[in-house]
Amino acid sequence: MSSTFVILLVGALLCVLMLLVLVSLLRSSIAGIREWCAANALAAGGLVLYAYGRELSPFVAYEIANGVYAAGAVALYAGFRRFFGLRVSLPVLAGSVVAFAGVIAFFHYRVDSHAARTIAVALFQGAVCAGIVMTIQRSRKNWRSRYPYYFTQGMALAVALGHFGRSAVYFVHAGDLTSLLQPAPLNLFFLSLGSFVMPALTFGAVMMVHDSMMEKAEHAANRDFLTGAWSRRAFFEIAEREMSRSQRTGRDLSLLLIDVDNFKQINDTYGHAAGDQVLIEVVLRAETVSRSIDYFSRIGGEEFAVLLPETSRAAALVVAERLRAVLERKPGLGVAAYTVSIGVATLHGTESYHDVMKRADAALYAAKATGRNRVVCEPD
Ligand SMILES: Nc1nc2c(ncn2[C@@H]2O[C@H](COP(=O)(O)OP(=O)(O)OP(=O)(O)O)[C@@H](O)[C@H]2O)c(=O)[nH]1
Repeated sequence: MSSTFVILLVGALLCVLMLLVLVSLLRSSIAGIREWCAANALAAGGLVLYAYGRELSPFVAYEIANGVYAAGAVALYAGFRRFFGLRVSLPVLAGSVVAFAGVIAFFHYRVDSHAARTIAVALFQGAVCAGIVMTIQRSRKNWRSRYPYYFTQGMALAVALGHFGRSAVYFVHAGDLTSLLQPAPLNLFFLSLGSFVMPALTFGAVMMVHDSMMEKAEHAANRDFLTGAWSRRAFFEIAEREMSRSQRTGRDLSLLLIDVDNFKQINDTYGHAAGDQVLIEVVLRAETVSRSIDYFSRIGGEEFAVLLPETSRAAALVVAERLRAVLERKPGLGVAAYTVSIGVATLHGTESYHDVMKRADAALYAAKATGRNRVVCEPD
């Protein structure tokens, strides 16, 4: 059994293995996985056809094998685009595969040139890998952690350079080189590169999917389902951490409790869905005047808490007044008007957050009792 045959079959088996891994991730419904499954199935088929090339008819060995493997590469690229929410044009991608197969057929039937076919394959595969590198780079702002993205991008870049280098070598030494299926050292290197690129890039894709699933799980655990603000559970964890930091560093920490006024009436007048919309809007509007280090949380039905690190009592009062003003929605045609009341408290010494919470709650109660749509600070 020749080493080239073994390399191609091992490559095909790795593609099948990666396909099985991807199938297990299908139910995560993350975009791109279906395309990556198709890519690995096609690549496995293409590699098997390459491996048995000598026993097959020239048409199957050249046009079909290269066409199938090229379709796999294109499906891999489409998977990366879908994963990052980019548009995929099927006619363009399918057209590129057909055009590529046409080029192979030209350099097979019209001008029979092994070197030209090799250059065409290397340029096509190199371009697909370069496309993957650029797709990942373009979506940089959507990266969560860096490793899976650098890994995949690095792999794709190395393979793209390998393919472009290979086409350059064939271009310069067209007459001296033998078929890729001959066991010459350079051929074996390029053959391994070509055979293992699909499983390697799929491995990177699986890491990216894993990263995305972790992000989704963290979001579901830490964020309020309706408004996207910090959840009550996450808020108390953050509060505990920020309180010990403040007690350690001696820096101020303030807390605001915000309650939408007469919310029951909003629900009763406009309906529950409109009430939900008000809650969503409160968070969106509050974000426009909050700092990135503030923690805005929905701790109950229509009750919100904001933790303000490094903020004194006086500064917290200013923030609270700014929030109250931005959260006041005047009556409009068919839209729910609303206002909020805010209680302010600041951490003293080594007290627990229950104590600060109690004081902020008392201040909020006072704001409600004295007419609503106002800010009340805990007594000095
Ligand atoms: N639409 C909607 N309503 C909610 C949600 N959670 C709680 N509520 C409603 O919020 C209302 C809170 O009413 P109350 O506690 O009486 O308070 P309020 O009407 O805002 O009165 P004050 O706080 O005294 O100004 C109740 O009618 C709850 O059913 C929610 O997620 N969505």
